Amino acid sequence: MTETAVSESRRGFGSTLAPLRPLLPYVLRHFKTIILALIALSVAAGATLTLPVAVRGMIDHGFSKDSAGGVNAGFGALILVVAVLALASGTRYYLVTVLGERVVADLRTALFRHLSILDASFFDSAKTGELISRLTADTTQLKATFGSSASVALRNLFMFFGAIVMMIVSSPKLSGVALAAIPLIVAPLILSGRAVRGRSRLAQDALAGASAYAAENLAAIRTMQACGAQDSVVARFKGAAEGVYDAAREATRLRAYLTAGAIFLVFSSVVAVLWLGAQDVLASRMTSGLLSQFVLYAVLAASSLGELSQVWSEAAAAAGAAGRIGDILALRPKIAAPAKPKLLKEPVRGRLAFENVRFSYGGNDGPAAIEGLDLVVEPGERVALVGPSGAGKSTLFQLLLRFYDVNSGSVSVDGVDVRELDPVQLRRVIALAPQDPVVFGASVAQNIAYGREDAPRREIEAAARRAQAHDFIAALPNGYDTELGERGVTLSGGQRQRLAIARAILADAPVLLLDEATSALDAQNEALVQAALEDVMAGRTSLVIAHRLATVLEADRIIVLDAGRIVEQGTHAELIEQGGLYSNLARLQFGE
Ligand SMILES: Nc1ncnc2c1ncn2[C@@H]1O[C@H](COP(=O)(O)OP(=O)(O)OP(=O)(O)O)[C@@H](O)[C@H]1O
Repeated sequence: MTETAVSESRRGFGSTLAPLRPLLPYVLRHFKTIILALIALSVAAGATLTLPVAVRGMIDHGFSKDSAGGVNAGFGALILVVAVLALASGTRYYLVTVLGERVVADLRTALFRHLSILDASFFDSAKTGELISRLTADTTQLKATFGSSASVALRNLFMFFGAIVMMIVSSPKLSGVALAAIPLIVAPLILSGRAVRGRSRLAQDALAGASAYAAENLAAIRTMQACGAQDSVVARFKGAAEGVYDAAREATRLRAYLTAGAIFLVFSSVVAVLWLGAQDVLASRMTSGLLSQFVLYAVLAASSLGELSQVWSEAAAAAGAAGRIGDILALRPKIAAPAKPKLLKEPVRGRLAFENVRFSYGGNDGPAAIEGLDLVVEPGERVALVGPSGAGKSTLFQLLLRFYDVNSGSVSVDGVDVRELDPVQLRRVIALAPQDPVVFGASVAQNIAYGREDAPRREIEAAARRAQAHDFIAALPNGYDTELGERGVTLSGGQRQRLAIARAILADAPVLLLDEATSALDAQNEALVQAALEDVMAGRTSLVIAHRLATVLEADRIIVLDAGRIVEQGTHAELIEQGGLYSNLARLQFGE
């Protein structure tokens, strides 16, 4: 048992549903629907509760020969009651079920929006498949609760209390006996709720784990097949699926005990009361009609209680699912805009400065990825970053985009510390063309305009032309409207890169971060990409992780990084002259 589970168990009954509390605002937002549903609910319950009175009238007076007219009127009224009952029940069902769907749709969007603002460091350790499971399976579990279960619970709560009142009206003495049994029935139900919640959370966690494993392996299906790992992967997935089954079976077993126990206790107390009442009727202390009325109310109350126990365990299970969603919603991103963010002066010039920066992915005590780094890039300057793998080149990009905060020192744009800016504004002045650009399942035009959905087609095409991408796009089956990605056309590495460059050109930001890749390109493609890059870099401050000789030759300055520090800087000729790390790298990488 975790620490929080222990402290919760001390807090008592109410804590079983506590994880549902953060979700309450999503329900209360729909106040009007709730009121309408309550009205429909009261009408339906009221109609149901008049039925036993009618039955009593029928038994005690209805079957004498002289009241045929009364019988007809009685049955007529009954039909009316039934019609009201049907209409009110249908309305209640619709309102409450739709409310459940509404709440879950809102919650899914809220959860996704929240995920979209969380820090890069959260996603370093989170598994996508698991998050997807939270977005789908957990919210679906909640839908059952906010929809049908809430509806069933409310109806039965009304019925239960209504029936109790009518039982007391019918026979205070018999009611006293019946009511005495209620605490005996309810207490174990409530107590077991927490156990159900715990089991249900285990089941949902196991499901999320299995989803994460499946998502990871399906995303790398080619590697899986190439390595012949299908059998072992399937075996591990089977293990995860069995884990889900075991956890769900445990939760269900507990709920089955609950149901059986509740039914036995509830109906045996009805039988006991019926027996007592039968004695009264035999001794003529009560009419048989009144006993029938009482018993009908008792059965109504009993079955409501039975259904309530079922709903209680469902709600407890939902609370299990809600727990993880609440945990994610409670996460506050560390990288966020300050209360009063500064604004960059327009026009943004694009002067970048790192001052005595130390940064580690593992927090203050972790191993440094960047250490004692000072670097100023002047507006319009073109700087190439080189260095061995793991030297910290990409990390500098991450810090500029403020995906992470430095441990000490500062990173600034146009003299403003990035921590004083709204990250949204900061990222708007920086365009990033990554090494392995992502293509989304959308049209070519939408892919280029990613992040600038309002861009007119004319500008999208102009950007594609400048990125040397127009010709291959025009040759696609539907041109700019061709669907890309999973269910569409697959692009080559070089085509994807040019698409990313077009995206960067369209973004028209004063700072360009470029992670070059040459591995994906043949000579012809490389020349095209190079031409596109020349165009996009002109007039902007650009920081390029260089893999090509052409880039370092064109650069105003080359920065050589090693183990998070700047070890050399200068032009290509100067650095070759020095005969240090750069000259070695240049010989290996560029064949100098
Ligand atoms: N998300 C991360 N979490 C933890 N450590 C990381 C993360 N990203 C990078 N690192 C570590 O930080 C160091 C610098 O990595 P970085 O990606 O900046 O190197 P690089 O110079 O860009 O290398 P390459 O040329 O291979 O891309 C490496 O030791 C790497 O293992």
